[in-house]
Amino acid sequence: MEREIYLDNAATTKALPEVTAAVVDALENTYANPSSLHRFGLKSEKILNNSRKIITDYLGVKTKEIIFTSGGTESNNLAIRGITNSYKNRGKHLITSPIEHSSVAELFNVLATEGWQIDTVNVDHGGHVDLDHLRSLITDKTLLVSIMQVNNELGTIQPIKEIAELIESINPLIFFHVDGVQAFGKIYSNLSQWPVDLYSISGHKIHGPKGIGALYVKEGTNLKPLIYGGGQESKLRSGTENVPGIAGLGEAVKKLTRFSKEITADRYLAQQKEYLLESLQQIEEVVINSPTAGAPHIINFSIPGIKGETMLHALERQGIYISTGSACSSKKKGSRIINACGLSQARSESALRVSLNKNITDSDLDYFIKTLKKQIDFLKLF
Ligand SMILES: Cc1ncc(COP(=O)(O)O)c(C=O)c1O
Repeated sequence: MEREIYLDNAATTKALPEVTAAVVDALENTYANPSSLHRFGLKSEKILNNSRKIITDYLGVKTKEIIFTSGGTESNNLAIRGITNSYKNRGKHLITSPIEHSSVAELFNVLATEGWQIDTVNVDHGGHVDLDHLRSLITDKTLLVSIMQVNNELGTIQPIKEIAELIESINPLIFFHVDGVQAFGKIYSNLSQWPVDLYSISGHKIHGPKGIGALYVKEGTNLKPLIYGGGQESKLRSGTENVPGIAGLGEAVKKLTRFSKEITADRYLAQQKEYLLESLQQIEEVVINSPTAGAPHIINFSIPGIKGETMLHALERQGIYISTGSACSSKKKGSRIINACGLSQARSESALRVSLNKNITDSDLDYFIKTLKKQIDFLKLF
């Protein structure tokens, strides 16, 4: 194989060497239970405290507001179930978007069967939520709104600050959960200034370990846990903490770019994306699905007439790894997300997602484009 290029970083990323070193070090040297009262246990506890501090500094929140979980899926479940279990007497109405990750969408499907009334806010062709529609959906029975910050298939960025302020202006008692898994470390977020109550992150999307994540729970929010036991993580997530994972997560967060209002997205990724987009737009058969001002690491496009999966495997044979959509839904027909945005079935079935990381060079992208063109010409013949 001429070369191998991994362009599936929204599915998962390779751990940084510093992350691997931190994980191995914790496994080998800091293996005591962080709840143990001896000196060795305290050393493990220190790892938890350090990583928690790194994350809270990055997000601008308090240390007690970060709960370690097994990843984005658990964080989303803990946030939504935690609120619905705890506050069900306040009202049984929930609002979400039709393009949420399956860890949110499937949970809402279950909640619907349990008697919760669920409304879905309209989105445009690029997946942006309609704020007027959202306003019209909120009632005095609304308990929680859950909307992701960056969509994992299209890269659509939702205006989280505006949404949070809109919800707060109507009823400050409504909880607002944000799945920040694809946004964290890629675009500007300010949890200390935005009225967001719950925010999910995941380690393996930011060159950290798999199976580790966190949930920001704003002080005063009374969640019911999903898991009962030893009462770790402020009684919200029982079970001996994943110390190596937490060490690695802290290391990964340390390496993230810091954003200010002026720097709204990772500049290197944004440049690479721009370069890729310009090249893709020169291929006649390609239709871009991602909205113009999307996240800097995700580009979604279609080649109507060529099934996404067919192209994925054709590229794979040339050493290029991309995705047809989200890794979790890649076995299903077409893309649920692209369908929800009202794009055609032909576009949905041929959708491909390229997702970048900071090691990808112009030369990698040139190779990708050259190979893609060749495969289009070849597959068009069938
Ligand atoms: C937007 C979004 N939310 C949640 C998740 C789930 O995260 P994890 O794989 O850590 O459970 C993912 C991962 O694909 C994601 O992209």
